[in-house]
Amino acid sequence: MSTIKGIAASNGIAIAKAYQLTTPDLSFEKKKIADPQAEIDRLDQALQTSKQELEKIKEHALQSLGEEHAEIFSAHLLVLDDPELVNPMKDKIKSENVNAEVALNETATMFINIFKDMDNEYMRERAADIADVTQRVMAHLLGVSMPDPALIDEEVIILANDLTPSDTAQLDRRFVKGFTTDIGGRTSHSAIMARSLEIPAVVGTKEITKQAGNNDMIIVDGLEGKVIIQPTDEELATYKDKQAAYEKQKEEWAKLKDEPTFTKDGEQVELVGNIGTPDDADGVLANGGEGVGLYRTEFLYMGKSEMPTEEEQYQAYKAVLEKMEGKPVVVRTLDVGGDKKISYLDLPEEMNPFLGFRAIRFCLDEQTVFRTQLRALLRASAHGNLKIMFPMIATLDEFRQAKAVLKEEKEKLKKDNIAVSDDVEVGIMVEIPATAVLAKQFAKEVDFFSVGTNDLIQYTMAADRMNERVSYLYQPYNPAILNLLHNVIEAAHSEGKWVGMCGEMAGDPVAIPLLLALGLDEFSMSATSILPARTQISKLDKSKLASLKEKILSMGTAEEVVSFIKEKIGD
Ligand SMILES: C=C(OP(=O)(O)O)C(=O)O
Ligand SMILES: [Mg+2]
Repeated sequence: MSTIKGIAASNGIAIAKAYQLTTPDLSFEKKKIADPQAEIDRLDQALQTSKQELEKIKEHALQSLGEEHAEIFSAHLLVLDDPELVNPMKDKIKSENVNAEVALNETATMFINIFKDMDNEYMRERAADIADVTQRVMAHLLGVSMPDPALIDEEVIILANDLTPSDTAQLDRRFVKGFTTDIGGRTSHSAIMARSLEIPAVVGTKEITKQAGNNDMIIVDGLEGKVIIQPTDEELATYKDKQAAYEKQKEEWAKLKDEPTFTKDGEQVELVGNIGTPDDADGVLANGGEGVGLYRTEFLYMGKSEMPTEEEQYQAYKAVLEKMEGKPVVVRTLDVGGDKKISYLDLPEEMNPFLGFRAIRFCLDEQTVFRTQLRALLRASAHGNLKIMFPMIATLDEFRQAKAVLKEEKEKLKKDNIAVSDDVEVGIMVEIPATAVLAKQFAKEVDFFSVGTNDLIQYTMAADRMNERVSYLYQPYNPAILNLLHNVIEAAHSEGKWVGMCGEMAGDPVAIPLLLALGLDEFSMSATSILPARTQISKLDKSKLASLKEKILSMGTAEEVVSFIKEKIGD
C-alpha cells in the first residue's frame, strides 16, 4: 500500500477498483513481412474485434447516455466499414510487404491530413473519427486494450492524467464512485463537474496513473485530498468508518435543508447552487439550495458534433426554470475558451487560451451563436425567475454591446408575439481585475454582479488555476483579492445592487466568514457545499465579523488573514 497526496476536489470517501482512463502505448516498429496474406488476416481480425467492441459501446451509450452520445459511435462504425479506407491498407501490405501496423498508420494519416485541412466542417469531423478508430484498431494489432469508459458496468475509481469536461460529462455515476488525476486544481473544470455529480475526487496527484494500475484497490479521500493504493485491511476498515461518519454528518446538515439562511445575529444571506446541466438542478434542490447562482451553459454545447439549436436550448433553460419553481436562476451565456473547448466551433489554437478569444469576446464576434442563445433564454424567461449573466466582461463597452443585442432579440420576439418576461435582471461576472477595479462605474449599469473568483484569482495573481506548480500563488485569502471584493461589494451596494459569488471561494469554509465580513449577499456553490455552509453561517455573527473588516483589509499576507480569522471564529 501507498498514499499519494493531491488536492481535495470533491468531498466524500470512495472505495473501489482502479480503472485507468489513459491511452496505452501505441508505438510500433516497421517490419518487412514474408506472408502478406497472414498480415491482411491479422488486420481483418483487428478490424472485426474493433467493430464488435464499438457495437457494444454504442448499445451501451444508447441505453445509459441517450441517442446523442451514441451517434458518434455510429460514425466510427461507418469508418471501419469504408472500403476506401480499408482497401488501400491491404494494398499497401501486399505491394510493400509491410506489417499491418505500418499500413494502418500510413493510410489513416494520409486521409486524416487530407480531411483535416478541408474547409468543410463535416469532413474535418471525419478526420477526427478516423483518428479515433485507428487508435482502437492499432491497440488490437498490438495486443493492448483501449479504455472504454462507456462500457464500465461495475464500481470503479477512474484514474486519469486529466479529465476533460466532456470526459467527465460521460461518466456514469452509478458505477464511477470517484476519480483521481495527475494534474488539475480545485477550480479546474473536471473538479467542478465532480462536485456537481457528487463524486469524491482528488486531483493534481502528479503521479497516480504511474503509481496505480488497473484493478488495484483504491481509496479516494476527497475530504483530505489523499489517495490510498492497495490499502491494508486496517486502512480499509478505518476508511469505511470515515465514510460512515461522513454519511452521518450529512444527515446532520440535512436538518437545515428547508430553512432559509440566517447568521447567528439574524442577518439573511442567499445560498444557491452552481449547475452544469438541467439534471444538476435536482442536486441543488436536494441539498436545500435557494436557487441557481450559476448555470454554466457551455456543457450544452460540449460532447456534441454541432451547435445546440434554439429549441434544444430553450427546452434545457425552461427545464431548469420549471424545476426551480420561481426561485432565482442565473444563467450565464456561453463561456467557451480556456479549458472549455468546443470542437465544432473551430476556434484557433492560441498561445494563451485563458487570455484569448473566448466567452463574451467570441459571442460578440460570432453573433449568430450568441443571438440563438439569447433568444432561447428570452423565450424560457416566461417560465420562471430568470437572470441573465455575461461572462468575462472586461469593459463597459462589452456589457453595453451585449445588452444591446439582448434588447434587439427581445424586441424581435415581442413583435412576433412570443411571451417574454419583462423582469429579467441582467448582470455580469466579475472575474477580470479591470472590472473589479471599475466596479463603481459598472454598478450604475448592471442589475447585479457575480464574482467569479476562479478566474479573478488567477488573473489577479497571474497564476494559472490549472497548474499545480504555481498553486501556492493561487491565494483566495490574499488581501489583494479581498480588497478587490470589498471594492465590488461597496460599489454595488452604493447603487442598490446585489453581489453574489459563483467562484469556488463562495463555498470554502475559511472564506465564508471573510465574505460575510465584506457583506456578500449571495453565495453560489457546488450543491454538496450548501448545507455545510448553511450550518456554518448559522453559527457566525455577521456584525462582529464586519467590525473586523478594516483590519483584515489592511493585512499584508494571506497567512495573516487566515490565522486571524480562524482565531476570531474559534476554529
Ligand atoms: C465561476 C467562474 O467561472 P468558471 O469557473 O466557469 O470559469 C469563475 O471564474 O469563478
Ligand atoms: Mg470564469
